[in-house]
Amino acid sequence: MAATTFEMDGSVMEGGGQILRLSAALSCIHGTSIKINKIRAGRSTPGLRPQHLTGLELVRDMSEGSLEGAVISSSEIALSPGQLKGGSHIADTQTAGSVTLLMQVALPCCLFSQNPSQLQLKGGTNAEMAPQIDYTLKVFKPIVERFGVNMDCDLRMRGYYPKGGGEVVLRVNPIKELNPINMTERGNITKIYGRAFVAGVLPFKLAKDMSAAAVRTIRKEIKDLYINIQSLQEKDQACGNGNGIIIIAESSTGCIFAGSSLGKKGVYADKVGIEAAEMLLRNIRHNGCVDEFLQDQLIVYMALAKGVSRMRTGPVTLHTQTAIHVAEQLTKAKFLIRKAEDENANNDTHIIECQGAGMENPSL
Ligand SMILES: Nc1ncnc2c1ncn2[C@@H]1O[C@H](COP(=O)(O)OP(=O)(O)OP(=O)(O)O)[C@@H](O)[C@H]1O
Repeated sequence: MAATTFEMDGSVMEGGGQILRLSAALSCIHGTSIKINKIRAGRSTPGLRPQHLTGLELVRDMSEGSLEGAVISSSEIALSPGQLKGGSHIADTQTAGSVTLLMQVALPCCLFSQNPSQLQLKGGTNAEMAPQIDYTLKVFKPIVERFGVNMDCDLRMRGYYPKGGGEVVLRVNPIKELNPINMTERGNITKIYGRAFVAGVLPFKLAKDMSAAAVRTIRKEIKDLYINIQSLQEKDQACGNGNGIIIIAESSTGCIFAGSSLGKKGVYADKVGIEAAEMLLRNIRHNGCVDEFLQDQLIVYMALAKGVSRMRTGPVTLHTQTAIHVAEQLTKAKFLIRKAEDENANNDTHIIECQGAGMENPSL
């Protein structure tokens, strides 16, 4: 058992589930006990929701640790991790709680485990306010692999709100240390593609309408690229009913951005498509190398890497500032945010630089 217990205020800054995931992961990696209080204090349903609880239980099991206060709605937990050994684990939110957010807490732990990990994660694969699984596979994965991460993610079943029922199997090899990354050259947008989907009883027309509206919206600003958004009817690969869209853009220098949206009752399919397209355009306009979501998702890897990482971004989000706040408290990483001042920068372009803590896997 570690000698000191770190206390983390879960209500600061963004004040959401991210503080919990990041603090728990870093606590397991360092083998340091942590107490997190005022969990999600500012949210309309404060305390632990199924996704947060399942994520905490997963890393407790992965680290052979102990966990107190971990029940639904709890606003205070204490985690005392043991050793991260790797191996097979199952985590099931039993709801549409996002499997990609389970990955957010678990992946850093897998990297600093003794052995390879295999995680069977069940819940929602395309949930609101979380990366769609397609985002994790097509945007997050290729970029996080630049840190040296070796992961494989097998999407076995898609699951939607409210039932969930989705399943992914994540396999990760441990790593001695993470390389720093340098993503500062945006280049030109060379490719735009995506998927517009319906599942369950929803009519295929919704997929076509989302796709057509998204293409129309992007065309107003980007005229010289073929935009390939496939319309798809998911049959036996999906549990429950759902519709949504994700559009991905790639640049000549290997940057990847996305805009996405999910259908909701009473919202026209066109509107869903337009929302995703506008999100993508907004994330292309700022001339950064990552979109507004990848920004915060990369912070923990920058913090743990050995050496200086640099990431060119648009406006720095509150999620990113919060991730930096947590990472600086729980690691020796130091971040610096400055405005980009080169000829391609605009008022929104920033550079986030990090002197990483150089975490080493003690088992390798
Ligand atoms: N459309 C999206 N595409 C990709 N990633 C997303 C998208 N929307 C949200 N995310 C990511 O999902 C995470 C959400 O974190 P957040 O703390 O808000 O979630 P949470 O656990 O649901 O907590 P809370 O309900 O308290 O907000 C962030 O990493 C964010 O970047």
